[in-house]
Amino acid sequence: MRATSEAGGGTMDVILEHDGPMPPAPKPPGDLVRLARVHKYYGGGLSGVHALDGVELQIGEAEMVAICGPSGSGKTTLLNLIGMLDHATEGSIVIAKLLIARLPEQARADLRNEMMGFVFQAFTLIPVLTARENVLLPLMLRESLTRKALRAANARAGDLLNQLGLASHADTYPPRLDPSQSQRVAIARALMTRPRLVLADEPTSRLDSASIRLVMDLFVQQQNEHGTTFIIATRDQRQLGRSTRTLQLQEGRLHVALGDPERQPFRVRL
Ligand SMILES: Nc1ncnc2c1ncn2[C@@H]1O[C@H](COP(=O)(O)OP(=O)(O)OP(=O)(O)O)[C@@H](O)[C@H]1O
Repeated sequence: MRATSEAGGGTMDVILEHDGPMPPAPKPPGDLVRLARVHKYYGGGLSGVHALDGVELQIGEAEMVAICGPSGSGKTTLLNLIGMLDHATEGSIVIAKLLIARLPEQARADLRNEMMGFVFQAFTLIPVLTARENVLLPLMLRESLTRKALRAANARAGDLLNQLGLASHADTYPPRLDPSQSQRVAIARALMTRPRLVLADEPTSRLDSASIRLVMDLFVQQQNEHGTTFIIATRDQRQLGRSTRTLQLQEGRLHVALGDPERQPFRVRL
């Protein structure tokens, strides 16, 4: 292949090494979520906690990223910052090309409602609503539904509950659900609006292996069918096989995990 260079003022031909078809262009780095030099301190002075220490992270559409790390390593803090539930002390966070520190509170809330689904460690189900009503809630809060849309939403809520093995609990109130059932309702609720980004904090902590498989099958299905991006904080090895990337947090520092995280993998600082 011949190319022309104008370096040094003159023009010269440069022979490039590859004469055949060009290799595919490298994929652009993911840009749904970008964190640059993010620090989070809680409290101040000598007793303050440095919960995140210079985190650099880029995540694209339809990725499933597992964030592993021991208790206290900063996983929840990281999810809270990406979910705009808390502010970084230093550094920049860009979500869907928007620098979130510059957004007014209402715009942050709108962005959160429009594009994010959350699975919190405490399931935060509303006790006076049935399982199905809890699942429907994010959609009902977002928009007023026509009768036809409500029927479709009801059907989707039912499908999600079915897929998570909860068909017979759709009309059960949360106080009568066990922790595994409650956690699965919280997962169905997070997926109800088909969010672009799901932030899941220990989403399978109360599940047995069979239920974990149902949850991960559903996550992968949403990823494939709707391009959903998942960021999952977990200490559970059984989820890692399905993730497209596994990152390790240790004392607030994020690393690429290149092996079994439980056995202290060889790590590369991002
Ligand atoms: N609101 C807060 N005020 C003060 N310190 C906090 C606060 N939230 C978290 N921390 C501290 O920040 C550090 C990171 O906590 P974080 O909850 O993000 O870790 P984690 O990896 O999610 O832990 P776990 O797996 O136990 O949930 C810990 O030292 C924790 O005690």
